[in-house]
Amino acid sequence: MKLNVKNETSRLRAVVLGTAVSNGAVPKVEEAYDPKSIEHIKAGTYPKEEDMVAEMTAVANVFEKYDVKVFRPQIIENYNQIFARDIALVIEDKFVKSNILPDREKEIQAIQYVIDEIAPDKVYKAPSDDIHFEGGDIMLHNDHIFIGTYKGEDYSDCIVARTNMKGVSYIQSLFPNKIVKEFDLNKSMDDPRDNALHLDCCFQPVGKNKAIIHKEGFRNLNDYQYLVDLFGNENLFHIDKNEMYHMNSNIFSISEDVVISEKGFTRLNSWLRSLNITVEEVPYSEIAKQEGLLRCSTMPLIRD
Ligand SMILES: NC(=[NH2+])NCCC[C@H](N)C(=O)O
Repeated sequence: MKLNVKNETSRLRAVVLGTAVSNGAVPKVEEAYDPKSIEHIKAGTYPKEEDMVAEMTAVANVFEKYDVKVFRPQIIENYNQIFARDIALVIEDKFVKSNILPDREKEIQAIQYVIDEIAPDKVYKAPSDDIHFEGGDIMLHNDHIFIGTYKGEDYSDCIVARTNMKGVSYIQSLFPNKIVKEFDLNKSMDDPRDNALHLDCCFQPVGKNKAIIHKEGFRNLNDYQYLVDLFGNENLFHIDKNEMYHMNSNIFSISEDVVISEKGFTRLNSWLRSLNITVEEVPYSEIAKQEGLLRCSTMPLIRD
């Protein structure tokens, strides 16, 4: 298989879509690794496997409609394998395995059968354990690579900070010709409305030259300003705390003019339609309870 991904929006041909099958029992609070899951564990509203499986099937059906080749992870019993985005990423023709949160380390084994189809000299893994990065923090924008990170001194105690500056440097070392721009993100283990878990939870390019953004997701206003200057303010769709909480920036593009989005994202979906983008609506509010949405559960392998 010849990989090719250079941005978030070119026509999709092949993708890994996570799975909610055998997701395991409702975790204990101390087993969860994001504040939104914790909120739902405490409230007794943690999502049921059958509901999440149905939501992911709706996404698979959209891919089928657009003739996209879909790979699903093999099932690891009682293990969360929904968020395929984070376990590895494709940049151009390279497949880079993430150095992910230890709780999620086993997920990659389930797509070994996909990795086996890639030329071994195109598969990369960071040389040391203190280099951290997850796919949700890394976004491609042609000559740019955008990377979400956290520069706070409490990084090592913060399980919602998944990409460090060593991770940023590692990605730059693999792609010396790209402009790598890092973004310091706001993190909160207590309140999901203040937690930009990954870059794709507060920002994502869409369409030809547009992007969705949550200003308060950025710790450093210069980082936010960088995106305003690059895209132009008139091309940005600003979402508020609540919309971030519901994960409006985490839709997924099949092409510049076709997007998969959550059916409840009324304001966002009408903006997309006003740009002549076809919006394929799916129900995804159960998956969203685990602080991830459509971009988080997909890992593109081939785009045009
Ligand atoms: N790319 C993403 N934003 N992924 C979301 C992953 C959510 C998952 N609960 C975690 O904490 O790891």
